[in-house]
This record gives sequence, structure tokens and C-alpha cells, in this order.
Amino acid sequence: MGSKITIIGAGSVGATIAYTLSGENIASEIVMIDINKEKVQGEVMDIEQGTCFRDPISIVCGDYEDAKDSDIVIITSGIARKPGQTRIELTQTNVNILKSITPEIVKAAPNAIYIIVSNPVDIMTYVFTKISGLPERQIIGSGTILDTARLKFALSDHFGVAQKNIHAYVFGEHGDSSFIPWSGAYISGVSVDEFYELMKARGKDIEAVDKEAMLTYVQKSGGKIIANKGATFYAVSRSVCQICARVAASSDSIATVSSMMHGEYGIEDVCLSTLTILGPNGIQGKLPMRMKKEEIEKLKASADTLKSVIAQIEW
Ligand SMILES: NC(=O)C1=CN([C@@H]2O[C@H](COP(=O)(O)OP(=O)(O)OC[C@H]3O[C@@H](n4cnc5c(N)ncnc54)[C@H](O)[C@@H]3O)[C@@H](O)[C@H]2O)C=CC1
Ligand SMILES: CC(=O)C(=O)O
Repeated sequence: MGSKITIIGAGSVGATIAYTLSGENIASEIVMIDINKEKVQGEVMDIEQGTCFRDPISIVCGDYEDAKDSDIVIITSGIARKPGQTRIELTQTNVNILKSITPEIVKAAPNAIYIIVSNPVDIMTYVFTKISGLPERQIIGSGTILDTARLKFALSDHFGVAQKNIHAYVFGEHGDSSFIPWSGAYISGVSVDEFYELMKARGKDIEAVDKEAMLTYVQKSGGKIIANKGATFYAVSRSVCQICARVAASSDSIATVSSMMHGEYGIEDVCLSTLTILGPNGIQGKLPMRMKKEEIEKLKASADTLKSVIAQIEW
């Protein structure tokens, strides 16, 4: 029996998450909620008409009461970045939308694991944590899981090595203050720098990783895709489905997702991404990664950037 998953917001991201879930075996029931009823009805019809090729799955256009007993609720409602806009510029509008939907969805599904996707995702995760009244373990911001996926793709492409062999992460804000803790970046147990030396010694035609350029690639990917096609939705939807799969799994796993900090690395009262243990009950804890002093400073700077945005929110 799969999970019951409710998705709020049936725009590009919400609909693509529903479509991606309809091709996997994580959910047996998907409820989609949006203020734009015509759009959500169209999305439901379009997705359900492709489900004859799989085990039965129910996909419905619903309202908040239909979210009752959801195992997972995914929040994608809100406005998205336009070309040239930063995620931070969306803050107050999306906070207001989040404030309007939170009482209704929490009443309907108080025991669900919540995955926050709307941007700026770390701020939205923080606000939801503060206003929902839910235990923090139930609240996961998609955070830098997408940035980490972008980094893995870029490193795999650079070295010509399978992404599954790459263990490297993006920490901090899902945004311009994120950074890559290179001291924890490995390719099958070998540091990225050492891997380069080893491949070069084997005669592989390869360049050393330009770390600044790689961070820029990660940070600017969203903006570039939005400039080219108007929105990003495929990679983020795969990332969110991965979070769903992990909280539906029987064993724990580690991902870079956003959640409330409680003194880890000297940071508190802000949501951002570090290595986080996910399991059937949601967030099980954080995995402290040994970082260099300057990397911890970057994480603190990212936390300060987010805190300065939080300070401007009209609650
Ligand atoms: N965290 C991440 O990695 C990523 C986050 N995003 C964010 O996800 C959000 C959604 O992006 P898109 O789907 O592209 O936007 P979109 O504009 O296509 O869809 C947003 C949907 O939210 C709905 N909505 C607005 N207010 C609502 C309310 N009160 N209740 C229910 N539904 C409501 C709209 O009707 C619309 O269908 C944006 O904030 C975007 O920035 C997008 C990509 C990656
Ligand atoms: C839109 C966004 O947050 C991203 O693609 O990174």
C-alpha cells in the first residue's frame, strides 16, 4: 500500500511532482489542491489518463478536507521567480499565501510529513515551522537537495564518472549564499582533488575542478533555466519525489534538506540545509559533518543572510 500524498499548488512544480509520482510506486493516492480549479482539474485529467500502464492509483482534484489522513503534504503554492528575479523577492507574497493555507491543511492532516518547496524555501520552511504548531520532525524544506543534485550532475559530467559514485553536497540557503563544503566531497571514498590527481596519473585527459565556477553553475542554474524556458520543474520534482521515497522507506537515509537549526555549527533559529537524517517519521536528526573553519564561517554567513530576510517579514 503506497502513501497518500497531498500536493498544494498545481502549477508547473506541483503538477510535475504529481506526474512524476504517478510513474513511481511511492503513492497510491494523490490529492491536488489549487485555488485555480480549472487548472487543477486539467492537470488531474491529464495525469490520470496515463495511469492504465501501472498499478491502480487514485489522483483527485480536492479540497482541504480531502487531505485527511495524508502521509505526506507537499506545499508548492505561491508565485514563482520571473526571469531576473531572486527567490528572496518572492518572500512576503509567498509567506502570506502560506499563512492563509496553513491552518486549513494542518487541521486536515496534522500527522503528515510536510515537504515545503515554495520559494524562498528556507524562509518558507522557517515560517511554516513557526506558525503550524507541528513537531519539527514533520517539516522538511526541499532546501539544497536540488542544488546537490545539480552539483552531482556537474561533477559526474566533469569527471565522466557515474553520479551514484559522487558524494558531494551543497549546504546553506537554497540561493545565492549557498556553498560547497569541498572537505566533504568524495568520489567513492577519494577526495575530489585526489581523484583528479589519480585520473591524471592514469593518463585521462582531464582538468582540475574549477570550484568557483562549479558553485556558480549550481547557484545560477535556476535563473538560467527560468531565463530560457520560464520555469524550473523537472529536477526539483525528482528531488521532491526522492524526499517522499525516503520518508516512505523503512530505513533512514541522508539528504541535504532544510530544517530548523538548534545550535549545530553554532547556528540556531533559522532553517537551512546540512546533512539531515530522513526516515519514516520525517527528520530523525542532523549528521554533523567535519568541516574546515572557513566552511563553517560560510554556513554561518548563509544563516545570517536568511536571518536578515526573516527580520523583514510581516507576520
Ligand atoms: N525549492 C525549489 O527547489 C524550487 C522551488 N520552486 C518554487 O515553487 C513554487 C511554485 O513554482 P511553480 O509551480 O513554477 O509556480 P506556478 O505559478 O506555476 O504555480 C503556483 C501555483 O500555486 C497556486 N496557488 C497560489 N496561491 C494558492 C493558494 N492560496 N492555495 C493553493 N494554490 C495556490 C497557483 O494557482 C498556481 O497554480 C514557487 O515559489 C517557485 O519559486 C520552483 C522550483 C524549485
Ligand atoms: C526555481 C528554483 O528555486 C530553482 O530552480 O533553483
